[in-house]
Amino acid sequence: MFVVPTVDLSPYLDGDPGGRPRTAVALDAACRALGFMQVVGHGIRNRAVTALTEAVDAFFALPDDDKRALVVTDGTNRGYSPPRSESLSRSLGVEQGTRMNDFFEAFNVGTAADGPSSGGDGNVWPDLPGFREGVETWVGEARRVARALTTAMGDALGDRDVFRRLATDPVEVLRMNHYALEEQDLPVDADLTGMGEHTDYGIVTVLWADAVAGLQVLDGGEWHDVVPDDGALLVNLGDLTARVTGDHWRSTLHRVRPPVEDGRVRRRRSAAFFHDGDPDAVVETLPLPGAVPYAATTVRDHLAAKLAGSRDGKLNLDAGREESRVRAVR
Ligand SMILES: O=C(O)CCC(=O)C(=O)O
Ligand SMILES: [Fe+2]
Repeated sequence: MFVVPTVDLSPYLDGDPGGRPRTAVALDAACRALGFMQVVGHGIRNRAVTALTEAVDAFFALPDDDKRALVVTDGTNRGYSPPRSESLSRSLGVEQGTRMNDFFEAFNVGTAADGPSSGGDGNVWPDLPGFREGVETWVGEARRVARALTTAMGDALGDRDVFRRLATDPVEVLRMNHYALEEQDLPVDADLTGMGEHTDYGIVTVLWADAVAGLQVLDGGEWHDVVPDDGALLVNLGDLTARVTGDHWRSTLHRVRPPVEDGRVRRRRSAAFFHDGDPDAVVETLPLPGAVPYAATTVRDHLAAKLAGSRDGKLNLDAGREESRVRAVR
């Protein structure tokens, strides 16, 4: 039976540090088996969730013109992405039909590490009371959870600092996603998807999602629905961790199906916090049991190849392992 493992992170946050070995063992098992988990004991209060969801709802309810005024064109991963302007499957070299088919819209904010070459974080903000505060509070919380996770991941591999060394002043992006189709888009055409299949690009992703179904994870050659347990966050590993571990741990393929239930469109929201590492950090495979080494690369080069695929439609031909897993189930 398909199960998403649950990991209690509290010993790495404000809980009893004596519980760390147990958490590290559970994390190792989850990372080997699936690379996707439900994280409890994260310590994020409901208030922060409410502030995030209110910000997300207010932003995506803005008139189209106001949202499009926040499209960023300098090549950085910031600002508003309108529906059908990205195609995630191209980040791992797989064509989805002949056009950009992902109907999600998104709003991105991030750190200075991958901001514009002129400096700063490159963030743009809508003119909405409370929006920036709500989003920045969430980023602070997600960052705290990501740091605790990478410490625990290091312990699980027997080298506490292995991921922390890659992330002194890291690229970190929060992508708020909104999946909404107009009634006139029904019936849903076969090529249209919420978000195409992909692996995340960085070290680890902290994902808040609402309870509407749509997210699916690939395991054992089949796609499985995943919704967060009540009060849990979803966490998944990204490609940089697969590279560090030589696929001893997995960067899990996932996608979002159109949230259509009983012939009606359901609106769905999520917010993915990507903890991606320092641009100049060199990512090499550790000599772990069974590790199949990847060629060394930098965080910057890896992210650039992935983003050229998803945002600019340039098929990434350097993601052979992820691509072959997708093709195997097509
Ligand atoms: O909407 C979701 O649940 C997943 C989003 C996602 O995979 C991403 O933003 O990378
Ligand atoms: Fe993702």
